[in-house]
Amino acid sequence: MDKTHIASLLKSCDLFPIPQGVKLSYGTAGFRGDAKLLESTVYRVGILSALRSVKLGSATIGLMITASHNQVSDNGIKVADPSGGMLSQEWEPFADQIANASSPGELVSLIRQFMEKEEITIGDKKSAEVWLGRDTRPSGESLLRAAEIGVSSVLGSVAIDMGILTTPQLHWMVRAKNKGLSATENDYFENLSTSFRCLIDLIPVSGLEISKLIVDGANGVGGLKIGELRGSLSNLDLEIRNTGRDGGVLNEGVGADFVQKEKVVPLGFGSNDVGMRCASLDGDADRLVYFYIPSNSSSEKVELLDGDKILSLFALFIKEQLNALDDDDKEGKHSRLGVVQTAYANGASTDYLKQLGLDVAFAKTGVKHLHEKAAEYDIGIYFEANGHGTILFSDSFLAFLAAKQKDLTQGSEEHKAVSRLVAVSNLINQAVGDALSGLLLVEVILQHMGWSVQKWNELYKDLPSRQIKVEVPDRTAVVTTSSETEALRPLRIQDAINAEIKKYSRGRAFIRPSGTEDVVRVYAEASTQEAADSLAKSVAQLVEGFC
Ligand SMILES: CC(=O)N[C@H]1[C@@H](OP(=O)(O)O)O[C@H](CO)[C@@H](O)[C@@H]1O
Ligand SMILES: [Mg+2]
Repeated sequence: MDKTHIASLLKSCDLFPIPQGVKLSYGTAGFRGDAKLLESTVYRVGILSALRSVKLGSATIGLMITASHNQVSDNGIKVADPSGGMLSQEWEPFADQIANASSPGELVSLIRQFMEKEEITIGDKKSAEVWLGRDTRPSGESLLRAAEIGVSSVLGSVAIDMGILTTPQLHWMVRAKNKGLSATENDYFENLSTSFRCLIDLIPVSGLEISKLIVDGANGVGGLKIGELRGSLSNLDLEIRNTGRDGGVLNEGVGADFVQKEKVVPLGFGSNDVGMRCASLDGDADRLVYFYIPSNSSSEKVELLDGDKILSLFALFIKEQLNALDDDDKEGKHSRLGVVQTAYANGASTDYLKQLGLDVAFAKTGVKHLHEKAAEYDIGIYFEANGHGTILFSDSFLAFLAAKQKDLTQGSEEHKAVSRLVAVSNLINQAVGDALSGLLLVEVILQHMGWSVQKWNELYKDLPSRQIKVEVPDRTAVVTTSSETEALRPLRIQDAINAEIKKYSRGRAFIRPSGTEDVVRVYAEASTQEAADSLAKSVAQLVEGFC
């Protein structure tokens, strides 16, 4: 960096003083916090994303301004790499360092050191491009301006404002752009509606009556976008509630996180909806859960179909198509199918998937870990219990399918199965979990199977479970094994947890420090709800005692 460049960087940095006494960390899903405290962070991540683009030969990088399911006064920022996936974990420490640099001088010196280490050189010509998106939060617009200034303060870097988007839309667009494809929001919608139509046309029985789906848009961007998409979809009867236009507050008593955690009816839904198929999106529309209000319920409780159940439905459908391939291909030479869950997956779902004969792998919490693991298969399906997930197809498997589609006789069962797999690979977001594409795939599979939401729910019965958050003086005191299911520290706490688990039939419990909140999370499962609650409570007491 020459002197003029350093001077201009110092000047723009002065516009965004760092708040005092706040320690920021890139965490499980980028920086998050009170929107009022985030301008300097967002500005600095703007710089980082421009440097990332230069480093990767001017590839387009994405910057998404969102705090997902957090309260409306929060905001956050995540970086999308050229593949459309999350920022490479190798760059996270640099993100932490610059976000916390206490003065402009320290910031410039950290940037210089990092550029030297990474051999990044910047010149006059255009060398970086960053696409910026934001959700519907009121703080989004001014934070986006801060990010733009950050990007533009790196010589030769261009920031492009893509407007209000869902997180998965931006990831999809970044991926498409770097693959040299047309990458507008319209292309995204067209891709969804075309592949959805293709799957509808391949449904074995025609003339099915389509029942209505009611979508809870969390008063966020998801409801807005699904509204825009609706016009181009046929065979789908959609009603959208909690669009944010009727005075409702983002994520307040609504949305996927609320429904999954509380297992109660979201605002805007009630006794008139008993038995109806309902779906909830989260604040940036990268999570999806389904639910229905049971007819015998006198309380607010819903029957929840979470990420595990969506994963099971997807796995069943994909397996059915693979079984229709000829014997050589079925054996898995070209089609290694695997599913990836985390320790939070309900034990009953894991048992069910194993009974289907599937290879079930486990990854650490956070989609960046699940995505990496799923990419090891030809078809890798991953889901967190909270509803974030997708299906990844390897390039070699897609090439194999394309060749098959050409060779096989049109209209044969095998040709149809291959065409369904190709359509799924186009429909389901290959960059990141996407509530919109996930919802369309769930809907078409239910129509394909001829199933109601109740029938789908019967695939297996969830084991009763309970999650508790425990506030402790220092959550880093809890260290777990890489699978996150055993605590290595505090010493001897795992023996005490094991002794508790032994007291319960089908008992399972683990603790881990949260990567997004200042708490230790406790998860417990057992054969009855009372037992799961009691096991979670005793483990939480152990955490309090040991920490
Ligand atoms: C138990 C749980 O749901 N944890 C969530 C939560 O992470 P924690 O590290 O547990 O705070 O937020 C992550 C980002 O949204 C999400 O990926 C993850 O699944
Ligand atoms: Mg989200």
